[in-house]
Amino acid sequence: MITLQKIAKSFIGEEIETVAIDEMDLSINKGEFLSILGPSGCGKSTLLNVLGMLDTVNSGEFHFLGQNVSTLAESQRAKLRKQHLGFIFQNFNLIDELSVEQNIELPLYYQKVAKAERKKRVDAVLERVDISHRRHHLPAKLSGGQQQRVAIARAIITEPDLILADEPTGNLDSNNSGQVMALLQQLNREGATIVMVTHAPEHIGFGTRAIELLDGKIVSDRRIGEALKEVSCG
Ligand SMILES: Nc1ncnc2c1ncn2[C@@H]1O[C@H](COP(=O)(O)OP(=O)(O)OP(=O)(O)O)[C@@H](O)[C@H]1O
Repeated sequence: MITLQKIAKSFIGEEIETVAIDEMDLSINKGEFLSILGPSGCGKSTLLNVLGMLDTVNSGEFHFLGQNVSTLAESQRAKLRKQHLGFIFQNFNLIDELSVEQNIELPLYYQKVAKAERKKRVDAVLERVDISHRRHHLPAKLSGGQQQRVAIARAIITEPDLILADEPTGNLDSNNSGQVMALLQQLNREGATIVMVTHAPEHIGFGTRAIELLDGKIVSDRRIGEALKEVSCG
């Protein structure tokens, strides 16, 4: 589904250049649930932003579903993003003034899906994340775990090919974290491809593969259940 070839991304400040991703190679297959770990500043968010087509690279190639994203204009990337990607954020990013069901329905509005179809899909996805009983509430009336389940419903309602999650449990207590991780694992078992940045090593067991970054490079890559495989950084 995704191939990164010698991807490099740096940020130029007033005096110094910070290398956030250093000539990285990475392939992600359909059906994987990949966790990205590593210390603060190692490039996790930058990598997720590149995969989410929110940021461009300085060099290297990025292929997504057979298309060379590196050569696309912003408008073409936005179209791919809207059609194929779902995003889940640490702070949920729900719209405070909209109810649970209106938040979830929003991406379908943007895709100009007809009203009856929107209702059908919202009903199904509310059921799926077990939040139907809160459908008319505003986000502020929900617990953090419930808000993240709404955000997951919003991410999956367009049936994206890839779900990108940036520390989805970062603002949750351990009980709510467990519920959110179990939901992501279930979605993956039903076929969703997920890439998740996490600071919680205990959560990689919900996924199928984990990579660890250091200074913009992949230093380990393992299938979950397999022994740790160190990657030579040459
Ligand atoms: N917009 C930016 N301008 C300048 N430097 C940046 C920018 N974004 C990231 N960086 C730098 O790039 C490097 C990688 O940052 P990134 O946010 O990807 O790390 P991270 O692993 O996600 O960190 P954290 O776990 O703290 O969120 C860091 O040194 C960071 O300071």
